[in-house]
Amino acid sequence: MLTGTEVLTTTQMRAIESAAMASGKVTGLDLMERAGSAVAGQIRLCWPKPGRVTVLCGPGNNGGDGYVVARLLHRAGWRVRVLGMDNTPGPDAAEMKRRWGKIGGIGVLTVQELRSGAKSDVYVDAIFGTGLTRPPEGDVERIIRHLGGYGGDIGYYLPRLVAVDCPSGLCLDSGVMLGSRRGQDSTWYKLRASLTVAFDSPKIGHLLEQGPECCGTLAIADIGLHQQRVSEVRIRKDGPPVTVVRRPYVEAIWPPFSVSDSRRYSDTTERQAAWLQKRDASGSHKYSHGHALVVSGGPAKGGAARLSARAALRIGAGLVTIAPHADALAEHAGQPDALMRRAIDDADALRDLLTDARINAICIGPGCGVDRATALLAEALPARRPIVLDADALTALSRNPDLMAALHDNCVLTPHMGEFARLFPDLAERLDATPLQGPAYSKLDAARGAAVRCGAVVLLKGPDTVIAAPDGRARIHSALDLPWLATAGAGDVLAGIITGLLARGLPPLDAAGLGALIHAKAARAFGPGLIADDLPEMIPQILRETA
Ligand SMILES: NC(=O)C1=CN([C@@H]2O[C@H](COP(=O)(O)OP(=O)(O)OC[C@H]3O[C@@H](n4cnc5c(N)ncnc54)[C@H](O)[C@@H]3O)[C@@H](O)[C@H]2O)[C@@H](O)CC1
Ligand SMILES: Nc1ncnc2c1ncn2[C@@H]1O[C@H](COP(=O)(O)OP(=O)(O)O)[C@@H](O)[C@H]1O
Ligand SMILES: [K+]
Repeated sequence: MLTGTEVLTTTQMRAIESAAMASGKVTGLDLMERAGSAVAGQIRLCWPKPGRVTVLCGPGNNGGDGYVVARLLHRAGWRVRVLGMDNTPGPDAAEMKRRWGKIGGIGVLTVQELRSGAKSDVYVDAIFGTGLTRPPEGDVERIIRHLGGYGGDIGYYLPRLVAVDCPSGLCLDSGVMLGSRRGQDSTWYKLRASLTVAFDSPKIGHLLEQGPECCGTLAIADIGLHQQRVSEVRIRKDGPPVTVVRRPYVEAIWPPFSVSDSRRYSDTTERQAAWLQKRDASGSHKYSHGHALVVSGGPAKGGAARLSARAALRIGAGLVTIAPHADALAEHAGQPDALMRRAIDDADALRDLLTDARINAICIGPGCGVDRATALLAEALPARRPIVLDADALTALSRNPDLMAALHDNCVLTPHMGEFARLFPDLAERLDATPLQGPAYSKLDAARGAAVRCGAVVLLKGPDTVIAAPDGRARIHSALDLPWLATAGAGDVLAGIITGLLARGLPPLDAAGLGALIHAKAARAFGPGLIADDLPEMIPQILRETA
């Protein structure tokens, strides 16, 4: 199964295209023909019987793709209507517009024009793509609202909307509709395509925030830019040199899209999942699979840490010790018997325990209590062992700059957005501002900013989970098909899975990425009705399926 692939920013995509053209191996016109042909091909795959189609063409190259789609669908027997703008586009789009002009007319791109005449079976949105820099306005805004269902119906049924590269108005660097407020019910407009065909690679905005919902089914079409991806390329055209910056690398985990050439894509996370199966049989003993320590709290607070501990055991840590306050030790006497118990009352007791060098991963936060987390983190962080900080440990961090300063690159922080805002209020505020310009500040930017600032891996939770390392590498895991994962204790299980993977020797970014994947797979396999206790019990099935 394909589970990992490179995600690009719009700047990187443009640079790759420019490098391809500068190499002389391909022209802009070739690329546009391939892009339009990929969209027309997907439309014909989805709706094999030719019908009526309206193609809406914007002022730039996205519109150029639209004119190609119009020509190719016409050739395939579709009845094509084109609405376009009265502007002079760049040379490639102008040529495609001219070629269409030999076949059919171009109506004006207004709602009135769109509403007039026969209804179409398919509408193609080729208004804006990666070139969007500001919120749509005027006629174009009205048409986008209209397509989004906020400006009156187009017909008796919802149109089948196919987006070229992205639904227009979506910022492909962030996944927000420019001009609409994040986190609000954006009735400003919400264009929902049934199919989006994008080129070469997914962009950040396809996977984050409103992107997945607005794009519908996402198909990534190969347009022959493969050779430009193997290394960094420097080109000099008329202006200053352009560097195709593909590092640091951003990878999508379990991408919710199809690709036309799967051989090109890496699948780091899936390979790691397979690695989990292959315990080294020769000389393997429990300590070779690590010893995870899950710190727990006082009386009546043990459930969260027990979820973490159970998950760490299930993911294959050789040993797991739960460490509550002595007053709560008796509460942990039940199942699972495989779990070891050891009371820790204070930092001195933790120091004692950590003299055992075989303890190679720590989880602190779930059900711990903020004061206890504060005291124990002060002891645990300088030891520089791999450590997951969740829940109360994150609150402790947000209140203690000294603890923040003691974080290191073996730490994984797993905040949800509320915890993130307490830890990094300025970054959260930036994220909360209404984006009026593209490229808009993204969740990826925020997670990266946080990782760089604190020197640790930051996993920002949500339906779109972003994981960033201090060196800039990042992973995106979109799981918009799993609303039932938003259940009490699911985060504690995730913290436990990551801790178990750290104990088994994965580096922090990989442990967080693979943890997010297995967590989501477990929730998907169980289905609705899931409670957090079910998640660890699904892990064996996921491991079997991954073999
Ligand atoms: N560059 C290339 O070689 C290729 C580009 N392709 C297509 O080209 C698209 C990018 O084309 P462009 O860079 O021309 O940009 P777009 O076609 O996305 O946008 C057109 C122009 O509209 C202007 N604009 C931005 N926001 C606006 C707003 N709110 N209101 C009014 N005007 C606005 C900008 O000046 C922009 O250049 C991609 O999304 C893809 O569809 C494909 O044909 C593949 C090859
Ligand atoms: N709508 C959603 N769809 C899919 N996953 C979600 C959604 N909302 C939250 N999640 C995931 O569920 C988990 C919830 O974690 P968290 O917010 O810490 O809850 P808790 O503290 O109750 O354990 C995280 O892994 C998060 O990524
Ligand atoms: K578009």
